[in-house]
Amino acid sequence: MFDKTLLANKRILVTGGGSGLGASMSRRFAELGAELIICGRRLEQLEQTAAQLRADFGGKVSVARCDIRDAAAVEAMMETIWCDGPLDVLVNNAAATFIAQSEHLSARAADAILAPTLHGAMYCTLEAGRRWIAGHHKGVVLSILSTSTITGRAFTVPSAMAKSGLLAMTKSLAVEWGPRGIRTVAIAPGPFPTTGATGQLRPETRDSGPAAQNPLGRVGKHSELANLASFLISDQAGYINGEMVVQDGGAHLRASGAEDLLQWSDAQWAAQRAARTKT
Ligand SMILES: CCCCC/C=C/C(=O)SCCNC(=O)CCNC(=O)[C@H](O)C(C)(C)COP(=O)(O)OP(=O)(O)OC[C@H]1O[C@@H](n2cnc3c(N)ncnc32)[C@H](O)[C@@H]1OP(=O)(O)O
Ligand SMILES: NC(=O)C1=CN([C@@H]2O[C@H](COP(=O)(O)OP(=O)(O)OC[C@H]3O[C@@H](n4cnc5c(N)ncnc54)[C@H](OP(=O)(O)O)[C@@H]3O)[C@@H](O)[C@H]2O)C=CC1
Repeated sequence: MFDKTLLANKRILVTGGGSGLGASMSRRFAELGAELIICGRRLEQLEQTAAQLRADFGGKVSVARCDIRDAAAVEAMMETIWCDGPLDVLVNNAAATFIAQSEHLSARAADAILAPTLHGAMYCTLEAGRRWIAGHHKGVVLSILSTSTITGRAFTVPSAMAKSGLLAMTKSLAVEWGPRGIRTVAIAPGPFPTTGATGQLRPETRDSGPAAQNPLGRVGKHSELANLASFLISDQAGYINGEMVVQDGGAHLRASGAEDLLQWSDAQWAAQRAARTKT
């Protein structure tokens, strides 16, 4: 689909690159010639993904253990990265969510989602952006958002708020940082099966699954998202700035995808609270 050198000479940080969609994007970027840094909290998971990428594609892949909720840790990670040269691309992919009735959310529960999803992505963007501007270096920020930025989404309100905040960041910085040579773009994925998303959003007691509700009758393929991401961060997309591309098979045009939860009984929600998944 692409020239195999599409991302040659690009140095890319993927947050949450050790698993899920972050790992799938990293894989495609490596295949297209990029140098990668993947970050997350689980060092073993990162090392495993990096080793596989090196074995398969032979390029340079580094890992950074970093909890992006911690602004000082993000600054330290960026300092370390910049010691070897500037990044060219930041992919804000790391995030967290879970389903819950909003009236049951404590402040700590809301912060557990907002801290990595909104604040963490903002810390990464600010740390990369200020270095690009100081060094007169061009850059691209790709943020992985959600169609909840368009529809809102019942029962995952902090996630919908965080993603909408990042969409505002994407649009705002397109204007503020565009003149400095920095593009900001986003993808709003529909359902793409990953251990993280399935574990947090689709407990076994829920419906037959998102594929049944999708106009195309299926969920997304990781390769589809990875290809779109590769294009958006490449020089081929050099005139796309401040845009969010929806990749959901048209699902958000029917509904936000959470309405089945309105039918849940108090007993089902109590069981969900009791059985919550933790990473
Ligand atoms: C079409 C589909 C669109 C989907 C759009 C978005 C999708 C995604 O984002 S998919 C990514 C999903 N992946 C993950 O969430 C992985 C990362 N997850 C985590 O890091 C954690 O599981 C966590 C952040 C979700 C929670 O972990 P942690 O911060 O360690 O939480 P604590 O145990 O310290 O609890 C803090 C606070 O939050 C309450 N809480 C935690 N989980 C739940 C839950 N499932 N339901 C309700 N409440 C929960 C917990 O009770 C604590 O509050 P207090 O009890 O008041 O102290
Ligand atoms: N899968 C889907 O259907 C959809 C996904 N999305 C978005 O796509 C992106 C990827 O989701 P997906 O792959 O499914 O989710 P996963 O749960 O599989 O991956 C989340 C990644 O984020 C990392 N992460 C979480 N918290 C932190 C933190 N505090 N600091 C650093 N890294 C962190 C995790 O690594 P670790 O645990 O090691 O820290 C993990 O690698 C997210 O932004 C999500 O909102 C949007 C719509 C739909």
